[in-house]
Amino acid sequence: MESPFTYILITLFFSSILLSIIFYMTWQTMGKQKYALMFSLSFLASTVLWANALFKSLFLSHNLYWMIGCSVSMLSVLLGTWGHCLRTNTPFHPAILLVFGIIGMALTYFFTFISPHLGLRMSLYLYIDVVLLMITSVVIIKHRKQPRPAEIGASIMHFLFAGCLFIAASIALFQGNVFDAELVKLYSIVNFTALPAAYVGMSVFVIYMLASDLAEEMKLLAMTDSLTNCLNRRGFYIQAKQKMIELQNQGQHICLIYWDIDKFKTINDQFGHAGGDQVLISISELIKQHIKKDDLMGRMGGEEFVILIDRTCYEDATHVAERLRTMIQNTPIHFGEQRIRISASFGVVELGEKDISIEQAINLADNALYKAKSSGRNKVVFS
Ligand SMILES: Nc1nc2c(ncn2[C@@H]2O[C@H](COP(=O)(O)OP(=O)(O)OP(=O)(O)O)[C@@H](O)[C@H]2O)c(=O)[nH]1
Repeated sequence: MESPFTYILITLFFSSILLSIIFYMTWQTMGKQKYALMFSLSFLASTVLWANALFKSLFLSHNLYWMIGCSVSMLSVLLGTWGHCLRTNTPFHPAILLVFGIIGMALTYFFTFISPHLGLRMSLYLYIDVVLLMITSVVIIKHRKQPRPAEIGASIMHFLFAGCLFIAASIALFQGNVFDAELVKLYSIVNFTALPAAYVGMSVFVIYMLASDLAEEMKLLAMTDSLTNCLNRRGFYIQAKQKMIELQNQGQHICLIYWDIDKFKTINDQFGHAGGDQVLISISELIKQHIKKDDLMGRMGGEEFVILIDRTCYEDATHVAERLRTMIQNTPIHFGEQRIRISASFGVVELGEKDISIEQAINLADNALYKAKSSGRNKVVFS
């Protein structure tokens, strides 16, 4: 009858293989994101770690088995940390991670071969793993102002995993240089009960986190206009509704600018559809640079756009629209060797009252735009 620890190791071995395959497939299918490959390699290193522990009786030297175990343990954590830094664009240079690995290996080598010390050799590399897991936990939670539930879970699980390793390392260290059967038993209990649970929990949360990244990306795609990268009609309505509720509850002024490129049909006729597309791309890019980051801009269809500007009364919004109108008029669009001169008309509406809906506001702004068009175009009209 094998020890129960052997069965736990076998389970961990197969779980790690599966996780490595899952992350490899994620890397293949989710645009070859480097971090997914790092996670796959990290779990591959874990697989070697568990296999090493399973087959330790085959090693001629216990020290060799120990050095391999420590190396792959640190490699696995290093790759995981690196993956999380890549996912969150944290500017953490891989060389710094490498230094952690080299220090861990050097210390373990020193206390295994040069000046043998049981407690230090068993614990120091684990403390380095703890530091790396703590860094990962912070990197995940600090990534966004408002972390998603999957990120909160993954961060907590990394923290718990680090906590379990810290306890295991400290028990090992308390032995000093003399083998202590009682402490080693305690060390094994932590290693084979709390640690595997935290390890599996952490892995599942990382998968959940990548799935929620994908869901978020899909949501964003469904709300984005593929030509201009502005919000599309649906996206604009969703975000504008949220913003209006927020700002109206704070008693803030909000204005809506509805604008439309003049005689766009003629541009298409003169420069072809590709020329028309270039105008739409360049002009929306230009406008985005001339409004605040918090302002919402959406393409309502064709050559019609809408901008929701907050904390602004109608006078300011009319000034903004006038500024944009002049800028459009004075900025020719580059289309190959050609320069396309355009103008646009604007309708502005202030949404002061609480009970006005975004649909009603757009209708009012559209009416103002219609007046701007019918009175000669290249104008700003306030509703
Ligand atoms: N290139 C291009 N053209 C588009 C796109 N969507 C709509 N259009 C064209 O935009 C033109 C809009 O024409 P109209 O609605 O008559 O408006 P207009 O010519 O700008 O005239 P006014 O608005 O009255 O100044 C149509 O010819 C559409 O085919 C697009 O994504 N790309």
